[in-house]
Amino acid sequence: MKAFETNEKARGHMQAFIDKFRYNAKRASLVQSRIKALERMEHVDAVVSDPDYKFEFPTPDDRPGPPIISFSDASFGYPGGPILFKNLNFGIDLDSRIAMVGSNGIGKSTILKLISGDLQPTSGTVFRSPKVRMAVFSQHHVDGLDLTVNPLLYMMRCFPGVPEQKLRSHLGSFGVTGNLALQSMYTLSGGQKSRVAFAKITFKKPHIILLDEPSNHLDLDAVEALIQGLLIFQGGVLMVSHDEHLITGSVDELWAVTDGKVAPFPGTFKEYKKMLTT
Ligand SMILES: Nc1ncnc2c1ncn2[C@@H]1O[C@H](COP(=O)(O)OP(=O)(O)OP(=O)(O)O)[C@@H](O)[C@H]1O
Repeated sequence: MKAFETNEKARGHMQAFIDKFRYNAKRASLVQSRIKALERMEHVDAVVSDPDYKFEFPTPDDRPGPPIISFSDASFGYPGGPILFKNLNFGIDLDSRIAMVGSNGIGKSTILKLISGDLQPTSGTVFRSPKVRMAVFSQHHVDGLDLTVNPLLYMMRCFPGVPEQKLRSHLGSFGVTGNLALQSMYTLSGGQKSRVAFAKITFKKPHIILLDEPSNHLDLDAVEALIQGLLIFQGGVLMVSHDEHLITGSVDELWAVTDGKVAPFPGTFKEYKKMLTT
C-alpha cells in the first residue's frame, strides 16, 4: 500500500512538472523524459516492491528561496599549481538539471568541490544559501564506507539517536532491504555499496544533489532506476558523467568544461560527442 501511495505521489509531482514546463523549449527534453517515465510507471506498479528497482530520493520539507548557489568571478587553482578556472559566473537553483562534461583532468570534480564548499575559490566568491542542504555522491564516498559493518549499523553510527526503523526504511528507499541491510558490507557488490552511499548522503533530505560519475558501478536496470528516481526528485541535480543514457534521461542542460571555463553547450550529448571528434 505504501509503495502504491509513494508511486501516486510521484506521479502527481511528475504530472505537475509536465504541466508547468510543457511549453518551455528549454525543458522540452526533460518533459519528454518525464512523460516517458510516467508511462513506464504504469507498468512498474506491479514490480515496484522489487528492491532492485528502487532509487527514491527523499523530498525536502522546505524550499529555500533563490539565490541557492551562485559563482561571481570565482577563480581557482590548487596551491602551487596553475589557475584551473578564471572568473566563473553561474548559478544553480532547485530546478537545475545539469550535466557537466569535459575531458579527463579538465577540472569537473574540482567544480563540484567548489560548489559543495569542500574547496574555496582563490579569488571571487561562491555564494551558498545558508538554508540549502547539499548531498555529494562520488566514488570517494563509496570507498569511504566502513566495510566491516553492515549497512544498518553503518547508518546507525552515522546518525546516532535516529530510530532503527527509520534508517531501515531509508535504506529500503535505495533497495537495501531485508538481509542485505544486515550483511557485512564486505560481501556487497559495487552497485549495492553505491546504494548504501546514496542512502547515507540523502538521509538529511538534500535540496541539491551533486553526483560525480554516479553510474560507474550500476548495472543497466539500476541506472534506469536512478534515472527514474532523479526525475521524481524535487530538488536540483548537477552531475559529472560520461554515461549517455543517464545524461539523456535525467538532465536538461549540458555544461561543457574547457580550459579555464564552464559554458552551456547548446545541443545534446550526442552532438557534444560528435563535436569533439570533428
Ligand atoms: N588535491 C589536488 N591537488 C593538486 N592538484 C589537484 C588536486 N586534485 C586535482 N588536481 C588536479 O587538478 C586538475 C583537475 O582535476 P579534476 O579531478 O577536477 O578533473 P576532472 O575533470 O574531474 O577529471 P576526471 O574526469 O579524470 O575525474 C587535474 O590536473 C588534477 O591533477
